[in-house]
Amino acid sequence: MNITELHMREYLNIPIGLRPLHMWRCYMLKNHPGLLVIRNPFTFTGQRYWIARSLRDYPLAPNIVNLDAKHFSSNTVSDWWRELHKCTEKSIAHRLKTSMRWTTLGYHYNWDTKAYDEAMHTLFPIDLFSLSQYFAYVLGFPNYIPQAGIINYYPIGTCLSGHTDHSELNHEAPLFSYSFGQTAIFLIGQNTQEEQPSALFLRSGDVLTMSRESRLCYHAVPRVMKTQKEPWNDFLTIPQWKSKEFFNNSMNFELYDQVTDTCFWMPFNRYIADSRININVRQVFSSDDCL
Ligand SMILES: O=C(O)CCC(=O)C(=O)O
Ligand SMILES: [Fe+2]
Repeated sequence: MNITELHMREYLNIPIGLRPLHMWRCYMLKNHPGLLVIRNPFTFTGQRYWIARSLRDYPLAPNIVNLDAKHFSSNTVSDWWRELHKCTEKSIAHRLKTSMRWTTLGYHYNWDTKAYDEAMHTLFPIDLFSLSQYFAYVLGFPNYIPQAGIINYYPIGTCLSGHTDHSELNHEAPLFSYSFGQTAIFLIGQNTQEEQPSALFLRSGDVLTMSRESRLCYHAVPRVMKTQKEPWNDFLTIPQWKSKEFFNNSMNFELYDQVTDTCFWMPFNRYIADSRININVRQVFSSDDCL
């Protein structure tokens, strides 16, 4: 461990499940200043942890999901993952699995008004808060406050059309995007729809940051496709960093241990074998308004 890491450990709640900083590969795109990609800084246990959190825990009420009471039982709306695994009828299970498309956390984005509703606020998960603050710190945004999250669920073959994320009142703060599972083709353009976008693959574990000039650029996910590698099952080749010895009270240690158990992991493995999960984190308000 170098002095910088040692220094940071004293101030930050460092998330477990990440490879050491000196192993990270971080890229900037020539034509897209402010767009940063860190290629999979997660260990296999780290990947499994965030996949399990996104499926089992984050969709739990009072967080908001796209499943509505008109088409689904109240049990499904409040605990989708449990209901999916209670389901024995194949076609119903398939419908349940593929119907889940998003969960919102913290300040909830209202898809009808396209605004954040200050009255609609639930606790932002402390582990995701800590993870995002760590990435922000490392990338030079020490005052970043994660306030809103969208978990996007993409069964293979689904897509997300071109858009900008401009509803946050704070456009200075970066947006963090964590990808897990199957591979996405990600298109990133400029501030208007006129310019030709660039395409990149987002694979499991990749962290994308839209900051500064790229914060308000158009982007889309035209395709989610089968990955050739499954880093969440790659326990032989990815070196594990024994970071658990460092105290981090923001993560669920029980889950972190459970995900390495084959039996426990099986339902998560089945889901992620043909789906992608994207965790999107934003700061909505200016840091001064929050203090
Ligand atoms: O799935 C992705 O990589 C992008 C998601 C996204 O753009 C959004 O949630 O606004
Ligand atoms: Fe977006």
